[in-house]
Amino acid sequence: MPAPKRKRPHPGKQAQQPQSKKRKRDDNEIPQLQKAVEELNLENAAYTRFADLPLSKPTLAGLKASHFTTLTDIQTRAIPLGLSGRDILGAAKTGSGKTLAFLIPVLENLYRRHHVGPDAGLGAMIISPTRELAIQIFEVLRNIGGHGHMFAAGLVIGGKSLIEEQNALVRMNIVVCTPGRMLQHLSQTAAFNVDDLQMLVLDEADRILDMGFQRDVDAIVDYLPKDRQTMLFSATQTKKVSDLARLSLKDPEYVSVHQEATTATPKGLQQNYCITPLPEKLDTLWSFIQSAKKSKTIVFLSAGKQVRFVYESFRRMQPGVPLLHLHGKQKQSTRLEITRRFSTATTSCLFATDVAARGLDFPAVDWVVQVDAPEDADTYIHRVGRTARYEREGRAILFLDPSEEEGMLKALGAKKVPVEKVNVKGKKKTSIKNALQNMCFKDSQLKYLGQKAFASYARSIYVQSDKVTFQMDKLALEEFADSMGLPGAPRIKFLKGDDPKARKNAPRAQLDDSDSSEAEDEEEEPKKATQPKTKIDRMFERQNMDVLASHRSKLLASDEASSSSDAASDEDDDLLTVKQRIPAEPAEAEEDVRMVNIAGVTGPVLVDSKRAEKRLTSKKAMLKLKDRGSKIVFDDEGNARPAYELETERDWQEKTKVVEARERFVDEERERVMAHDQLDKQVAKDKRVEKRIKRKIREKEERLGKMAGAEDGGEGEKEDLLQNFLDDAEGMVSDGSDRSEGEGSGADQVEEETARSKSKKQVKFAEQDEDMDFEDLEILAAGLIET
Ligand SMILES: Nc1ncnc2c1ncn2[C@@H]1O[C@H](COP(=O)(O)OP(=O)(O)OP(=O)(O)O)[C@@H](O)[C@H]1O
Repeated sequence: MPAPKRKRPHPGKQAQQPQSKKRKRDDNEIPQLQKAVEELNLENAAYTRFADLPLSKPTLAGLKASHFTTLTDIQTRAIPLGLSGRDILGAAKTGSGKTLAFLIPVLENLYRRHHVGPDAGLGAMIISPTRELAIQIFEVLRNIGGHGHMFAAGLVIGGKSLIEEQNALVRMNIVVCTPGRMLQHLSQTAAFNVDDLQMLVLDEADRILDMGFQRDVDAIVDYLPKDRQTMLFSATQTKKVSDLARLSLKDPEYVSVHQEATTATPKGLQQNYCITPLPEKLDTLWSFIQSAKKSKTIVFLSAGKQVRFVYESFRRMQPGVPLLHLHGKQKQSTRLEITRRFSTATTSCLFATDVAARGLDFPAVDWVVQVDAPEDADTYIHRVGRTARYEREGRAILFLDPSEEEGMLKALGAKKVPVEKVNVKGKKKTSIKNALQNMCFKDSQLKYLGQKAFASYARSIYVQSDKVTFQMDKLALEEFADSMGLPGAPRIKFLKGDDPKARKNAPRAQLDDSDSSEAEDEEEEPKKATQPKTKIDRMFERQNMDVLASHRSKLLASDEASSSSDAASDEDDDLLTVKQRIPAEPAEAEEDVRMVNIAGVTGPVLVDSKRAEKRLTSKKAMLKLKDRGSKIVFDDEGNARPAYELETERDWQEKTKVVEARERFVDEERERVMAHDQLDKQVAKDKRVEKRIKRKIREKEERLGKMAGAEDGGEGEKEDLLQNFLDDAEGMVSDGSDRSEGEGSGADQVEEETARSKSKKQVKFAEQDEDMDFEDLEILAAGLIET
């Protein structure tokens, strides 16, 4: 055990009178406590009352306020060891008081070591697998630690802003957390220092150490000092040497108070199972709820979608008992509200996933119903442990499909779980199939949810490692879908290597919030992007985003058969995903040569061995066969050209005389500019002439109009004027062309030209005075530039 550390008091606190008084009191109390702890009898601990233990006054006050006076078995054994600083592997039945068995040593050891106040830093870290359990542990900590202790304790489970948590975390002495969020802080919160951590506690240790949390927990432990006290607690404790090595436990004390017990489950728990074929499960559940309207019941199902479907459909059928539902994809605030409501309820039925299986201490639960069999005996023990807690009585019933009976009973027997068979009274069983069919028919959302629930259930069976108990092919899935009110069994595909635990524990940020987005664990057979969408595809895409009804499969099959002879029929009955669809091989080929399409590149592949056959299903392997493409570059006009076509500057300089090339370039450019200049001038002149003609016509029309108004005007004069105008216009046109022709013919010509141009400019100015508009100005400007 590390020597107790004396911390310097926080400067701010020294000034406060009550604080210094308290410090004085602690200084007197602590040496006495320390001495008493050292004298504890660890071998034959027989402490029955908390008052018999060397506990500080604030802790005793907290225990008294919560009405805890006598110790439970696990507390009797574990608390003295914990107070003495020993590493502990604590195992005791569900509901036997393990929480206090680690919280009391946490409070006391930090207290005796003066590990208190913002300067002391983090002294104890308590890790829980779920947020709900972390909150519950924190509540107990507050209840017993809130009567005179000065520790800063907090919860770090996510759901709050990271910055808010960061600010609080750096001042905490005790933290209760979930693994993912703690790791995030350890890696991101610069001011968070765990160098002085004294104690690490893993509640539900076997769960935290299993593969779902493995990476996070190992990374957390890497941050922590090796010289610390570590305590592991669970009803199904791990003793795996590898797990203990991961945590660098030092000579741990294995405290298993119920090791000698004949059963692994609480004494007051009556456990039964009944054979209920999968298609009858919902009928049996409905009938059960009807007969237990006055009870408080937890119903376990295997997946969140199932929980939602059963909750939504049963709710609509008004069972006469308040229904609640809890699963991991709900918002944190919703989960908290539901746990609060179920805790305070006297009669209620909570549909839940295994998120509620461990540690949660709902008061006075009468029944635990397992509609879907648990993944293993340990999960069974934790689920049924939600009832019959701390000397209370409770009942549990497990529904088993005939195919599950043998395997499950064997697994439970091996873990000392006594479970007795009962029969469901046929007379009392009500069929709800028609009601569900009706609801699904009227409500497409419910039907869709049902399809997802079906897929989730099928997936939960598929991913089980216990293949003796869970045999997909023995389950009447088609009839099950029927019993859910669905029009046929949705067709599902599963991905290989899908680890349900890893997904279950994945940080929420990485998961799609499936409740809102309807993203789901199940993977639909990906439709090839290159395939054109059929009418049937589009029809189903509208409602059933990624669950394929069987009649759609049939339609698709016929559709594909008619459009292409190479339909991959193997995909229809195979549960494993084949990533590459391989068209049928050419009949005339002697060897097995297949056309493979990889990212748009089609090519033949020789299939001459099993390995080659297998390779065809591996995208990675097929990448090797893919055309690697050739490098192209873009020229100044943006045309793609092979890279070798474009020479580098250096190549070009070497083969070209730079000065000559520059002069040549200048000449070429000059000629080009002059040619363009000519063109521009001509365009400007044409415009100007055109403009002028128009204006002259207008003016002359006006004059003709006036003349027509006078009695002496006549057609002859109009024509004269028109003729004048036309001559004038011709003159202007020829004038312009002459000038351009004469350009550059000699110095005299240039002088003459300049003079003419000047006089013309004057004419232009004179004309402008009369009626000049914007276009005229433009033309004039062009004329000025021209000269
Ligand atoms: N010494 C005690 N005296 C009276 N009640 C106690 C005592 N210790 C614990 N309890 C009560 O027993 C119940 C179960 O305790 P706790 O939740 O710690 O059990 P647990 O062993 O951790 O169960 P699980 O394995 O399910 O997590 C709680 O309601 C708690 O208040």
